[in-house]
Amino acid sequence: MEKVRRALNDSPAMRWAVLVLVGFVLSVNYYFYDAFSTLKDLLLKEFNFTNTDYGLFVSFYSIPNTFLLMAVIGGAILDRFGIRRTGFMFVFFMAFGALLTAYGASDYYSAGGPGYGLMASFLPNYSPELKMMLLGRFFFGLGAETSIVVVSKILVKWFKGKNLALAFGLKVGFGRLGTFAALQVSPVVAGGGPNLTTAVWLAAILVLSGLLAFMVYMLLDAKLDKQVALTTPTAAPEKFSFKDLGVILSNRPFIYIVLLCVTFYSAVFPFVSYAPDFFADKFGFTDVQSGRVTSLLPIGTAFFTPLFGFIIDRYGKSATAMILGSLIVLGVHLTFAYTMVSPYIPVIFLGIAFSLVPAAMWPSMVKLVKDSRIGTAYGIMYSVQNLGLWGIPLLAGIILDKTNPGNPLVADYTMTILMFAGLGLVGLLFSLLLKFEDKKKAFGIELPLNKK
Ligand SMILES: NCCCC[C@H](NC(=O)[C@@H](N)CCCCN)C(=O)O
Repeated sequence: MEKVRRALNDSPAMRWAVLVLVGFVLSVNYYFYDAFSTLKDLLLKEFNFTNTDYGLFVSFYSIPNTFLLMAVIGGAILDRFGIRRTGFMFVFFMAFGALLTAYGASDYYSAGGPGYGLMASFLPNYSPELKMMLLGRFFFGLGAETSIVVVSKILVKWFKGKNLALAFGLKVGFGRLGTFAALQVSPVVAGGGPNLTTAVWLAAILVLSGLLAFMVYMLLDAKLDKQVALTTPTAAPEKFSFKDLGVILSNRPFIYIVLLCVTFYSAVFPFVSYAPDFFADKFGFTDVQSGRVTSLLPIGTAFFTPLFGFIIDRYGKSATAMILGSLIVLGVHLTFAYTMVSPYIPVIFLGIAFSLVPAAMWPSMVKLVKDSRIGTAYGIMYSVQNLGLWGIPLLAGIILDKTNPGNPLVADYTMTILMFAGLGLVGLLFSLLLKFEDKKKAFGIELPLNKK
C-alpha cells in the first residue's frame, strides 16, 4: 500500500519550531522599536536632541506606512510575490534601517564618517546625527510593519486549522517579549551614558540576526511549498478590485474598529516611548528602575493576550472587552496625570487593557470582512494606525517642549499625559459605538470566535 506523504506543517514540532523562528524575527523588530525609550535622556544629553527631536525620531517609523501607504502596498506585494521574496525584502529593509540608525549614533559618524558632510549640508536646525538616525528609522519602519504582516501570513500557512488563534496570541507575545527585553537591557548596556552607542548597536545587531533567522525560515518554506505543490493544485488568487475596497470602507463597525485601533494604540505605544523618562521625572527613578517598571507592561501582555484570546475564542464578548480596555486606558492615564500612586499599579492595569483590546480587536475582523480581503482590511488598519503612531509621539514631544521651556532635564509631563487620556476617551467612544452598532445590526462581534 502507498504511504501517505506528510507535509512539514503536519508535524507539530515543525510548526512550533517555525513559530519560534518567526517569533524571534518579531521580537527583534519590537526590541529595536522600543530600545530608545530608556535612552531618551541620554540622547537629549549626548546629541542635544530636544523633546520634539526625540518625538520626530520615534514617529519617523510610521512615515512610509502612512504617507506612502506601505502597509497596504506591502500586503499587496506579499499576495503577489509570496512569503519568501517579500519577507526577505522587508526584513532586509528593517535590518538596513537599524544599522543605519546605529551608524548615525556612532562616534565614527560624528567624527565626520561617510555621509556626515552631506547630512550637515541642509536643514541646519537638525543635527547630522539626528538626520542619519531619522533616515535609518524610516527604513526600519518601512520593513518592520510589512514584516509583521508577513509573519501573520506565515502563521496562517502553517497553523490554519491547527491552533491558529493560539499561534496568533503567541505571536503578539513574542513581540511583547522583544519590548520587555529592550526596556530591561538597553539602559543596563548604556550604563547611564558611556555606552549609549553600544546599546544602539546591540539593538541593530539583533535585528540583523532576525534577518538570518528569516533566511533559515525561507528554507523550510521552500520545502513546504514543494511538498504542497505535489499534492494540492494551487488556487488562483482573487484579483484586487476597488469595489471590494468600497464594500470594506462602507462597513460601519469596521470603521469604528479602525478608529479605535488608531486611538487605542496611540495611547499606548507612544506612551511606552516616553514612559521611562516620565517615571524618572515624576517619581525620581533611575533609567534602569524606570525601564523595569515599564517592562511590566509588555511582560504581562505576553501572557495575558493569548489567555484573553483563548477566552474570546470560546465565550465571545469582543466589543465588551474593547470597551473595558478603553475605559482602563482612560483611568490609567488620569491616574498618572493627577496622582502620585505608585506607577506599578497603573502599569499593571494598562497591561490588562493592552491584552484585552488587541486580543479582541484583530480577530473580530473575520466577522466583518470576507477571508480573501482580510489582508486588505489589515493593511488599511495598519496605515490608519500608523497615522497615530506618527503624529502622537511628535505631538507628545511638542507638548513637552512647550510646557517645559528651556528643556530642563526633569520635565513636567501633566499635559502630555492628559493628551494620552484624551485619546483613551475618544477610543472609549468608538468602542461604545461599535457595541451599539453590533446590537442594532447583529454582526456577531459579541459571539464566540469559534462559532462561525
Ligand atoms: N494580526 C495583527 C497583530 C498586530 C499586533 C499589534 N501590532 C501593531 O499594531 C503594529 N502595526 C505596530 C507595532 C509598532 C510597535 N512595534 C500589537 O499589538 O503589537
